[in-house]
Amino acid sequence: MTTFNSLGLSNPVLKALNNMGFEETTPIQEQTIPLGLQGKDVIGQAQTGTGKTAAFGIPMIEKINKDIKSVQGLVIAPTRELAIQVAEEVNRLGKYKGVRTLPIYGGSNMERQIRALRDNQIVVATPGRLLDHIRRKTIKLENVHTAVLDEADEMLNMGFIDDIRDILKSLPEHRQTLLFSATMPKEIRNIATTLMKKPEEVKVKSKEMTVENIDQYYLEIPEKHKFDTLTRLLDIHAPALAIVFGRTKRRVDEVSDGLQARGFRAEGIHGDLTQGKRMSVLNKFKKGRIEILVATDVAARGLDISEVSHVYNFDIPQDPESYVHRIGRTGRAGRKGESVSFVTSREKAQLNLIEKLTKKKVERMNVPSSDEARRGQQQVAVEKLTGAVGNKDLDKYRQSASELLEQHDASDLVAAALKMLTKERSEVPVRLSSVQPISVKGARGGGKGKGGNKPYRKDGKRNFKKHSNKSRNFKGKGNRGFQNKGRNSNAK
Ligand SMILES: Nc1ncnc2c1ncn2[C@@H]1O[C@H](COP(=O)(O)OP(=O)(O)OP(=O)(O)O)[C@@H](O)[C@H]1O
Ligand SMILES: [Mg+2]
Repeated sequence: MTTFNSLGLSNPVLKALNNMGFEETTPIQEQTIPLGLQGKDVIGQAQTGTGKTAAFGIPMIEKINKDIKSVQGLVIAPTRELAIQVAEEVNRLGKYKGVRTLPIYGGSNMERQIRALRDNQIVVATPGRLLDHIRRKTIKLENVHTAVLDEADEMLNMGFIDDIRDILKSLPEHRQTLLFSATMPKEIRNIATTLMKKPEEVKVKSKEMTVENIDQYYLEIPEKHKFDTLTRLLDIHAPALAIVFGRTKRRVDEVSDGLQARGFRAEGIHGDLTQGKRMSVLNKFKKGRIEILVATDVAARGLDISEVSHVYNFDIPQDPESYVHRIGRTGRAGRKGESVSFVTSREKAQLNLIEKLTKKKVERMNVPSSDEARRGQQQVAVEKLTGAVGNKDLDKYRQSASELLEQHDASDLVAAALKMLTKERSEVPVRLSSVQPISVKGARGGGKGKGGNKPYRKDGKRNFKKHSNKSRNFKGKGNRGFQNKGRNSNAK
């Protein structure tokens, strides 16, 4: 294992790393930090949650000249939330050197950004907003010596590639370009190399593309049973924090509304929400005020929330790469995680494609019964009760306890206490609008024959009633099936 000390880093950066609790390098850091410091162009590929941010952030900070008050390092990231998160991590790394990092993204005040741009040496930007600044000439890029594309394959994909070319054209020719992602399809890698100078390719050796510490399951399930099955799984797993991925914005709205109607603390996040709303939902999730984030792929990449113990693919993703990123929201920095993907019978081929990409078999899981779900709910109550047994404040209840025990059978009393502590699930019926199953890219004869790709009935509107005021209290986080207790400690 390599320590950061042995990489020849400056004292202010070492102090920052020490403060952040980083002791040893991760493999991608060990291999790419020296290349970054030497000024080489790098394509770095390593699994989700293995510290790619610091892998590019550290050499970037080391190369900043503090006395120059203009932008010298530029990171481009696909979503606003990720730009903010990366800027926070780079700010932490640059704290003692006095390097300042600014996130710039659409939906925030332009004038304020322009003022802030004057004294930040590193900018982390989404492509659209950065291009706005470039076109309005409100950002000076002539001193940029290092450019990073985080989630590089996404940035070089259809949706972003033209913007990225335009941005790179406006940077000094003589610069270092670094590309990072957990996935890097060959065709994208080829595009990438045209934008770089003799890049070093670092691919951390590992058998599988996904991290080992995520237990991956799938269940085969008809569309119409997905929602009830999801709530059962949530009852059984009692996740600390969970992300549920849906395919479309409407789907996300419907699933999050449905979960709320059943008494779960859930909210949705997708690209149609205002920036303010997106931020507030994400912040509530980070603080545990909501425990289930329902999301489109807007939350699939890069987000680092260590307490996420479970990821559910309510809809299997269209791109196998997206699967890698989605499930990678759990099991970060060595923690344990679990993922469950819902697959309709027509989507089995998609699952095969995913397994082929990740070189990892996804284990089949049985659809849980309502009985198992009930036991799951009770288990939360059992944990609450047994957790309270050691409580010092019990003395003032002892008198009542012994009186009760004189009148009732002990097991009746415990059963009654458990019943009261168990938040029984409201049975509000929830029906979702139908969706089209994923069509497998490149599958031979796709759509051929009977109903190959026929869309399900499309009936539009959201359709469920809210009439229960029973709500579920998630305080007693069971965290069963998730052994890592030290969720707040940094893994090595
Ligand atoms: N050397 C280290 N020691 C301990 N923790 C680390 C180390 N490097 C990074 N971390 C922490 O690990 C977590 C994951 O890091 P990061 O977000 O950079 O992962 P990533 O590789 O970019 O993942 P993704 O592919 O999902 O974007 C962060 O909380 C980060 O602070
Ligand atoms: Mg990342």
